[in-house]
Amino acid sequence: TNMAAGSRKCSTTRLRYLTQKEAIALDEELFNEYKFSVDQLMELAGLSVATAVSRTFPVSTHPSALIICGPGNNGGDGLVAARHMSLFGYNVSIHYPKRTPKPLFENLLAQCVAFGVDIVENLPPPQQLCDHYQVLVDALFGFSFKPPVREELKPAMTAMIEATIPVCSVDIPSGWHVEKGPGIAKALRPALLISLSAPKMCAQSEFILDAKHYLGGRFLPPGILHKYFLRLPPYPCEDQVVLLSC
Ligand SMILES: NC(=O)C1=CN([C@@H]2O[C@H](COP(=O)(O)OP(=O)(O)OC[C@H]3O[C@@H](n4cnc5c(N)ncnc54)[C@H](O)[C@@H]3O)[C@@H](O)[C@H]2O)[C@@H](O)CC1
Ligand SMILES: [K+]
Repeated sequence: TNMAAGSRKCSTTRLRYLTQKEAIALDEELFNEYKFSVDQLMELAGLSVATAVSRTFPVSTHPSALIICGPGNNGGDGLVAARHMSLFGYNVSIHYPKRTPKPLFENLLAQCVAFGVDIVENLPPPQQLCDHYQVLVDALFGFSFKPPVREELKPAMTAMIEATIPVCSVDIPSGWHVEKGPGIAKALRPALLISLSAPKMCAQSEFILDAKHYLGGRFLPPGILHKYFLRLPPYPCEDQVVLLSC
């Protein structure tokens, strides 16, 4: 599978893929050693997501987007992306079934509302999502997820798996094992993956061989690139994303 994954890369850079433990350690270092705040990184991560989605599924052909947000920072990236996508001209809705009672998340949600983002409490049946939206953004789980999906978030997970419109996954395709990938046959199959800061091992899966794969979250200091032996392709000019595969 490594060969297959390697051969589909547009870029000639040989990527290194992070384990779950490395992704968590790298994240903690950004906060503890490099003194970033969560808000700072989440803003850049969410902007990258909105940028990659609009490059792949432009507002002209995909005017209405639904963003499914989970309880952790992956969901926070989704809330930030929702605001930027509304600035890009999309009609944005979010489904946020399990909210985190922390000021950061409450503020991001309040900003979404102020920007005209619609909050959807009850999802339509998966097959009817295409009547309302042209693109879905999966911000349910990121690199801290441990399968299997707990009961309370299964409806949101099922909606994305069964949807007939393209799904754009933030950092990790939700429900996947961060290292082993999809695991089950009926797993989420995103059309677009936006790896944040550096790709995780699951991004090598053959399940997303046909997907677009962007790298975003342009905030890693040189010390982190060096410490984790990351050979990331250069971001073009001032871009927030770089295409890894097509
Ligand atoms: N270092 C980076 O690159 C950055 C990462 N960020 C984002 O942060 C994400 C990681 O965020 P977190 O560590 O908060 O965690 P996640 O957002 O991955 O998810 C953790 C949440 O999901 C729940 N959960 C875990 N397993 C579950 C299961 N089996 N069933 C139901 N619920 C489950 C947990 O209780 C917790 O509330 C990344 O994937 C990325 O999207 C960005 O916000 C900023 C910087
Ligand atoms: K996700």
